[in-house]
Amino acid sequence: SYNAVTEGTGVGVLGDTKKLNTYYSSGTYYLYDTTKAMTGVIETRTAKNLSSLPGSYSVDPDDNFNATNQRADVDAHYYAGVVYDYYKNTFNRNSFDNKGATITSTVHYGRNYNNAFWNGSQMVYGDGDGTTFTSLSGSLDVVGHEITHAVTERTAGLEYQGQSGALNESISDTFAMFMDQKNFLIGEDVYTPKIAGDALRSLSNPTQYGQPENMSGYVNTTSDNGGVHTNSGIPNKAAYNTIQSIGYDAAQKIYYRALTVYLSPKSNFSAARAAMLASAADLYGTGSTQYNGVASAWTKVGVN
Ligand SMILES: CCC(=O)Oc1c(C)cccc1C(=O)O
Ligand SMILES: [Ca+2]
Ligand SMILES: [Zn+2]
Repeated sequence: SYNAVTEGTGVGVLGDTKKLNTYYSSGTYYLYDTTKAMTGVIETRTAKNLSSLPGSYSVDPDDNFNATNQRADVDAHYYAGVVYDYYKNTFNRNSFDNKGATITSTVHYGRNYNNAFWNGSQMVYGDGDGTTFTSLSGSLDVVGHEITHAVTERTAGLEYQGQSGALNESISDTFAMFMDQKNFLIGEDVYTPKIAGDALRSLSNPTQYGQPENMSGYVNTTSDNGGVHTNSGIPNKAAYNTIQSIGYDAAQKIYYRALTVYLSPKSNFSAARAAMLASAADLYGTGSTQYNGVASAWTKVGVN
């Protein structure tokens, strides 16, 4: 037996076929990608519907991962590679820690689990219950959202409660938009598989899914760490306004610089506006079109 870097194929959650970076060892193919410029790898595992992590490697005998119960594994692996490439190609960031850390994803976590999360060390995806969600790794914006939680943790470290927590959530939604520029919706590919056209959240119209889109609508609550998935609508709308006024490329450069240079664990929405303006000034100059676009984007959501 020998080891080899191989290229397999797989069928994703939505039934789409895609190429996979796999690895052959002793008669078995693994969802184990050694092709990136990392010190680590991108590896995908399964919890087999139990809840012990990281679970066992996702494997296949012929490098064609086309079984129904492999679809979540296929997309977690494929989209993790897409997200790695986005951060490396756009900002020259080498994985979430910028030191080439291994990206581990575990799918089939729990039973009918309508959730996805970064647990501080790896990504974890439920299969959904088939009504609220289908397998949550089935959409790039979910995978991009989760890996961005890891990037935020290693950079600004925004505390996951109150305004800094809502900002943490918004950074993940916003970078998901930068990666997946087809619309301003989050989770639409995996949310309510029996209902077309809906989404978990909307950055263009947060109120459509029960989120405020202005500081006047900030929700003071103790649930959900102070409403982090509700109040994220306000910075999400500011991000949408920013992209609409200055375009995706300038916006993503400003957001990345804010995240890595200016934001800190207790930054609130007002500090976020200041961080974005400082970044725009650094990159394009105060009074530039980009600077003015950022200023109005945040003023419109009532954050000054
Ligand atoms: C877009 C991905 C997302 O929001 O995942 C979560 C879900 C589905 C439930 C609870 C928390 C999260 C999260 O990652 O914040
Ligand atoms: Ca749906
Ligand atoms: Zn999140």
